[in-house]
Amino acid sequence: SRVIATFACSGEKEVNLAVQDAKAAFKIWSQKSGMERCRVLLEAARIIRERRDEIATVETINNGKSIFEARWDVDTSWQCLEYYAGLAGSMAGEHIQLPGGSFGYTRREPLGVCVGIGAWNYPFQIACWKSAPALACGNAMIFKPSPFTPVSVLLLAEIYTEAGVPPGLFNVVQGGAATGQFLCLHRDVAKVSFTGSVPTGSKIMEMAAKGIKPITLELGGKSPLIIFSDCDLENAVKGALMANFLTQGEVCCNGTRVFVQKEILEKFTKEVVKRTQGIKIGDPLLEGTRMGPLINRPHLERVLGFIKLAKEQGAKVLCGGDVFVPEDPKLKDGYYMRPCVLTDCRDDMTCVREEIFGPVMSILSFDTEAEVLERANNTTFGLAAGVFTRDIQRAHRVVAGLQAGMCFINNYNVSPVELPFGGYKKSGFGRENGRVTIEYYSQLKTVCVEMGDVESAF
Ligand SMILES: NC(=O)C1=CN([C@@H]2O[C@H](COP(=O)(O)OP(=O)(O)OC[C@H]3O[C@@H](n4cnc5c(N)ncnc54)[C@H](O)[C@@H]3O)[C@@H](O)[C@H]2O)C=CC1
Ligand SMILES: C[N+](C)(C)CCCC(=O)O
Repeated sequence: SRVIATFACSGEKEVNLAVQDAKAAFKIWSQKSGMERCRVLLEAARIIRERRDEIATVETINNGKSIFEARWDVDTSWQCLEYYAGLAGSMAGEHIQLPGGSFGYTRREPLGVCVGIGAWNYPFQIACWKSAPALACGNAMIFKPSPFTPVSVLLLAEIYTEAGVPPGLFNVVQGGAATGQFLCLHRDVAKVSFTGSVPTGSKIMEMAAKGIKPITLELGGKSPLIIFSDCDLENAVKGALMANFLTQGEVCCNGTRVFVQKEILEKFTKEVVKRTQGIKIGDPLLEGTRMGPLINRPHLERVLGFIKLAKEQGAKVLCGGDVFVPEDPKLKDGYYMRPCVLTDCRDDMTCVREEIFGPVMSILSFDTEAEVLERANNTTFGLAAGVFTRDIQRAHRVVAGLQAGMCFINNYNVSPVELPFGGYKKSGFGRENGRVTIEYYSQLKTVCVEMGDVESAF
């Protein structure tokens, strides 16, 4: 490892300054028409697209994910800006006719200064998924990235400025929990959108409760991926890898509980192991690499600890699960591990119950649809779920029964920005992406207009 940048943590003074600037910028920005905001966001999207490779490189250095994948993140980032740019111009209220020629109308108004707090796994993408709808609705946003990945979001701030947002409209503050707390408790902050762990989410909720502030929480998961024996096996195997090994497995919506119907368990497992062993680990900046190092040493040790415990509890390691030392001597101190496939798992094992947030897939077998649905839902989380089957009735029936906010049929972990994303249960509430997110970054004003005389009770 090497130092790529140093940042000072923003204290209360810096947070106050950022809020002050954001308030001033909000005054200007919120007065603009949707079409005016649309143009600025489109320009920002265009710049991100133009600087795709550069941003992806910074993100790879920032996070450790492969450059191949970081480019996908940049794509879903500019697509998100483009999508909300499109919606900015069409945001509108309703007109409601009342008796006697009177009427009412609604206005969709911004909230004010919003705060975004991000996790370290998708630093640039998270900042875009939060700021694009916030800005499209006419809000300002102060964003605090994770202290493990402070760099790439600064490019976004630069890009928004270049695209023409008023100074201070999108501001970045650096720091950890303390900085986050100053932001959440600030009286002039109208909303907090948070991506991170359940314990921190719960703290954010408490702080927001004090100020009666609306929040969006994107928290963790332990999502089920259900593979029926009538699936297209090749696609199911590819889906299982997509569900577990993107970004070194550090993905909240990963389908880490892979339920496989007994008839195809052996065939499926063999194929999954073969492909997992073929994943190229190493320098994430190299074109051919598909898995880089984990975020830091303590996290690597935590993930390896889960594997050790899984073995003790009776799971079998079919491949990986150990430290990987690349040949390149420059990389020998990196936090690399081999992606792991566990089998002989039971529902009560720690590896099946808790979020590992690393490249560890747990394979479980099942017999019937009713049984697997019950087991799949037996978790406090509810972020995502997946089903592989060729039977369309079954696919929709199972999905309807799954307690998860984001369900995939015959694919996993694709992220079209047109679709709302977010959790059930302890995985959080509120949504990112899609049309509905407008509602999480705006408030509705109702105007009641009297066209006759006041009928008074007095
Ligand atoms: N649902 C989703 O979209 C995602 C969820 N996650 C979850 O996030 C976790 C990993 O991310 P981490 O960064 O380790 O999570 P974390 O909860 O430790 O930190 C997330 C962010 O919150 C900030 N923070 C920490 N304590 C705070 C406090 N008391 N007040 C305000 N802000 C505070 C951190 O500095 C960071 O920016 C995983 O457990 C995963 O489940 C991660 C990515 C996406
Ligand atoms: C892009 N995708 C779907 C793999 C993950 C997005 C959610 C996250 O921030 O973990």
